[in-house]
Amino acid sequence: MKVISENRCFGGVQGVYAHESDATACEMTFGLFLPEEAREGPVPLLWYLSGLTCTHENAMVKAGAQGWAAEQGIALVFPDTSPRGEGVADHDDFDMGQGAGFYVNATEAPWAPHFRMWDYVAEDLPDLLARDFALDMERQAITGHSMGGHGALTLAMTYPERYRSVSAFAPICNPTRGDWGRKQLSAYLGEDEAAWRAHDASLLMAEKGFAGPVLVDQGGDDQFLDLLKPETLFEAAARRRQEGSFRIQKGYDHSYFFVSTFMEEHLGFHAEALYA
Ligand SMILES: N[C@@H](CCC(=O)N[C@@H](CS)C(=O)NCC(=O)O)C(=O)O
Repeated sequence: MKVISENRCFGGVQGVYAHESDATACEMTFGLFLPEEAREGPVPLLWYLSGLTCTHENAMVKAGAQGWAAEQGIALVFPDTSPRGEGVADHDDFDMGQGAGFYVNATEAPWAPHFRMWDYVAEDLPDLLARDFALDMERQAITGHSMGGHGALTLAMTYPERYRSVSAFAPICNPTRGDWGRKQLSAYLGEDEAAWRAHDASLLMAEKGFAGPVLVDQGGDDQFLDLLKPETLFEAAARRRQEGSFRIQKGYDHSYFFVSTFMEEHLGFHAEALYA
């Protein structure tokens, strides 16, 4: 693992690190905020999965999460959103290829060799974090924005024993039925739609829900509302009486101004579950 940078931040350290990933077969970069409590021993960990076009950096510099995480004594990890590099497949569209991994393991050419972001977030990066940092991997929670909200919700419902709580900002809720989803799932996973189901938060919510609390915030003036389809997730959650809060925030758009506005509440929500 390479240290790219380490900066003191709210009494802790905001680091950026790079490592060779077995899952994606290329070098991956991630951000990790460690609160000052991590100097004394392992601290709980909140994953933040980012959206389309993002690297590890967008949320790290724009979400305003570190101050609230420091207050709660919680670490934050900001993974990249796809494999990258010259030997890695890409696409001209901003919502395909590099910067748009969709948190799946691609099975189709030309994506299959590197686009394994599900394994990267579920296996590879957790192994490295547990080995090299003072993190209590028995106390993890997960959140994300847009494509990252989709990743957070699908990972949490697949591994309910791992994550104590899940939240999302403007998640892609029903990718098997929307243009942010069908395009990418068919390219990465192929035309057999049965393979897509494990990556649809609304279908997973209807089938199994989540064992812990869920918090979802969605901007009412989000320019991508028709692609995100929050109503599908909210309906599925209501139907199964899922524990949680599913909120439309009037006037907010899709940007990090929206994400940063509600970050304090999301950190407080996760802290409650992580310290229960
Ligand atoms: N570039 C796209 C939008 C992509 C976009 O809004 N990405 C969101 C996540 S889906 C994001 O976080 N962008 C990076 C940022 O705001 O820093 C467009 O203009 O239509």
